[in-house]
Amino acid sequence: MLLIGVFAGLLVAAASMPYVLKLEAEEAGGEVQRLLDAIEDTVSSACFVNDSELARQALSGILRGGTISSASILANGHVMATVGTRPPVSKSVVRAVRSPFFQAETVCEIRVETSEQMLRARVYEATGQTLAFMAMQGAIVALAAMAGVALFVTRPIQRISGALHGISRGKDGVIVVPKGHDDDEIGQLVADTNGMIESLTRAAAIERGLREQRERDEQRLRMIFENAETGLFTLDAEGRMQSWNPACVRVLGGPLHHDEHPSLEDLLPPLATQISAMRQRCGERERSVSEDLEISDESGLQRWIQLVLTPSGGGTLQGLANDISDRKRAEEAARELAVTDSLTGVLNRLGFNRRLADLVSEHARDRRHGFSLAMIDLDWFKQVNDTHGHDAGDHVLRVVAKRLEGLVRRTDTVARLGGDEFVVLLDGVIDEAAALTILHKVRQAVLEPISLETGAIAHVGASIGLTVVSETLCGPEEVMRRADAAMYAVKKASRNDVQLFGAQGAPSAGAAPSLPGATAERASG
Ligand SMILES: Nc1nc2c(ncn2[C@@H]2O[C@H](COP(=O)(O)OP(=O)(O)OP(=O)(O)O)[C@@H](O)[C@H]2O)c(=O)[nH]1
Repeated sequence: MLLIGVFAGLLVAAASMPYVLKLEAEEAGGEVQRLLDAIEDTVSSACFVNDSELARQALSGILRGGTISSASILANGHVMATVGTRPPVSKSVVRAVRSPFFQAETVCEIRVETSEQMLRARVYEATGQTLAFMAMQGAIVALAAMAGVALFVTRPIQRISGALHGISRGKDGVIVVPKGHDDDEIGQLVADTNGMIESLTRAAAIERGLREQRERDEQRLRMIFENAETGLFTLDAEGRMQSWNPACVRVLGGPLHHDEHPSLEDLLPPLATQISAMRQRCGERERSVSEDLEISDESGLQRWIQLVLTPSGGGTLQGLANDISDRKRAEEAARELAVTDSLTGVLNRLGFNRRLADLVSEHARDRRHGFSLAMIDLDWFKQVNDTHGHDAGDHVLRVVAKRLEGLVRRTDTVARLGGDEFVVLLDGVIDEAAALTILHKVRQAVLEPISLETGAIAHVGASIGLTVVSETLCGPEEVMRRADAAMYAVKKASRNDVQLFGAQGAPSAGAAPSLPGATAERASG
């Protein structure tokens, strides 16, 4: 600050130098005129009386001040007197001197030379003094300013700074306004700083609260993530596992190590194609894809996994994996139940209808693939119920179902349509004679005595209507109608017999003539 003050003073002094020079030149000019005024009368007398000695003495007087370097008096074209030495660079001043008696008459003229060097020396001297004065003045102003700043600015600011340092983190703090600064900029600064501290403290408290809340949320999410029954995982853009929870290892059948990042396809090689297709679809559609995938574990046990993939930006995916084996088994059981006759365990009407529809479709596609359908209605069954009770009747139905299943191949179908009505589908059997042979075996098997739990023996027969579907295209209803018609023909004629649909009047092969009501009639549509 002090240096700046001195420098500023010097600068001002240097800037004022041309002005000082001009002043000094004017001052020197004025002095020369005054000196000439002082000797003019003496020189006038000396010239009038032509006294060169007097003239020289008068000139000598004006040299003493040092302003004039040389002077001479010219009278009538001659140098009357001369003093001093003419400097190399000078400025001349000429004064015409009048006669002491006749003012209009010029008796001589005084010519003086002033030295430029002398003038400059005087300017430098004056400037030097000015510079010193200004520098001193600048220094004094700077010192005063420094003292003022120290007293009125620096000290209050230091106090504010000390107070600011004294405010510790997480603690409210207020700075006291320094004495006498209530209404000035320092006071305003303190008020603003206090306002800022207050808002910062408030913001810090809010931020702390949010951070604590976020930590609690993260802990909760981590707990859910770690303990979830569902496998949760993330995949990078190349399909590699980035993170996963313990359930993921259980569901996918691990092991998974955190320093390895296998792909889902690596973890489930048999499903690699399906998983890659899922990832591709997920990426293309930018929405979740879900699939139930069947795999067998190391022990050969079939398992079902529900896999859900969801895009999570930049080609990465989030995934869920659930072991849905129990659900799938339950669904399968429910499906089985829906098509199974609960009493006998063979297919019920729904299951039979589906199987018949399948065979009819297959036949429609390929006529060589025909089948035979036998409609079987038990004879004298009501009597069993009436004589031995309903439970005994149930037992007879179960035994008959077992006997039917025992007589046909695994590819054939036995179903109970309801009451004492059964059907047998012989897949691929399109030869009428072969079908009749099988069904007579069936009839014989049903006819075998059935031991009841009570020790009693029950007897039932089977009225069987048969239709063979081979070359002619036939819908399910028509197939049923034909078998039904053939069966009713047996019921009407004799019972306990087999009737082939469409073979009117022909005797039934292998009919049982010993049984009451047995016929060999064939039904007609
Ligand atoms: N035990 C038992 N009886 C049933 C069941 N469903 C139907 N029935 C009975 O089975 C009998 C069937 O009647 P029908 O077909 O007329 O008896 P059926 O003596 O064989 O007469 P035909 O067929 O003319 O020889 C009825 O008495 C029904 O009540 C069942 O699930 N269990």
